[in-house]
Amino acid sequence: MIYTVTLNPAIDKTIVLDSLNLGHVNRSLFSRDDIGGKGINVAKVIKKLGHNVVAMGFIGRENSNYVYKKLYEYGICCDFIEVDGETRTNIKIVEEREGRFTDINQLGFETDNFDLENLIKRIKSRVNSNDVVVLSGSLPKGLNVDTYKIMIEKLKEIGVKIILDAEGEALRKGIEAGPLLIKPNLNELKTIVNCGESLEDIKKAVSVIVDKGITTVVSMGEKGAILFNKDECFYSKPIKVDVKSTVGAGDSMVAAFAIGIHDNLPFEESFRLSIAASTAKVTKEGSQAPDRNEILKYLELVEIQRR
Ligand SMILES: Nc1ncnc2c1ncn2[C@@H]1O[C@H](COP(=O)(O)OP(=O)(O)OP(=O)(O)O)[C@@H](O)[C@H]1O
Ligand SMILES: O=P(O)(O)OC[C@@]1(O)O[C@H](CO)[C@@H](O)[C@@H]1O
Repeated sequence: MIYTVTLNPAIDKTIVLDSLNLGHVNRSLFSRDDIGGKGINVAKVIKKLGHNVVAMGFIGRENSNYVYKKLYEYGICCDFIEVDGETRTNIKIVEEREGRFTDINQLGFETDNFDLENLIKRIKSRVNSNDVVVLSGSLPKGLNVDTYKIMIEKLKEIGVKIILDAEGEALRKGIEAGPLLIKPNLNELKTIVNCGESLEDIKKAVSVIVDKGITTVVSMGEKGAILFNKDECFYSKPIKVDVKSTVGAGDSMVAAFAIGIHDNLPFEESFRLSIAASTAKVTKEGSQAPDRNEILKYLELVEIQRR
């Protein structure tokens, strides 16, 4: 089974404008709401690809019914710990004229170590050594930066395979506990290592992480993505598509790796699926997940170069 853990989920409100006029009243062309948060987005794509997944983490009690309803529509099984307050709403602004995407992510509810202990117990009671657990997204208020590190250490006692998608100190500390794979985008990578933008610079910057045995996938938006592990390095350039929203593109990649690790696929194959999934994602409005057919359509167009 694949489990996703979202400590700070979100309702993504996408507002599409011609262009944003700062300091003035702006009128939207249209808007949409999607259930999101990184782990939940990963779960959506895993489900669309026909795999079973359980979405776990925290959820704000005040608007939990909305979140459960949306997850139910995706057919996703979930097991969240409810906490006081509401699940945050994140604003995603799409400016059609410029093709520019701006995110305003709120802090969200507050939680504490007691809730975290409960969540870890809940996850440990469900998982076994064949399972993959995806830990992703920001930490809610009240949790320490070593939260992912603690979670990884405890879950590794069971032998679970762990993917971590985070940034800053939470990522740096998490890496110390040795997840199997991380997927920072270039900006997220720069929050933990000094790094330029060429493939050689990135390779040098991630070598300390890769040497620990952690497969590192760096996504670079419209510049494609690169995968490093101890034995291999693959690069894929992006596929040209009409981009509607980039929100959740990285999460779609993570979904493909979760499936690949769960099914013991070679990393090259998982990487190919991750590029197809993220390409299909960016053609969709908001943070809605692409359908399986849309993902498979791009699979044959992915060009992987061995570096
Ligand atoms: N403009 C684009 N055109 C084509 N493909 C894109 C574009 N932007 C992103 N992608 C695809 O999505 C992948 C992930 O993109 P990106 O690096 O922006 O992820 P991310 O910042 O982690 O996303 P998120 O955090 O919203 O899930 C890229 O490697 C690429 O395959
Ligand atoms: O604030 P975080 O947790 O870093 O990111 C949250 C978020 O931007 O990530 C997803 C896209 O990856 C969105 O669904 C969501 O709004």
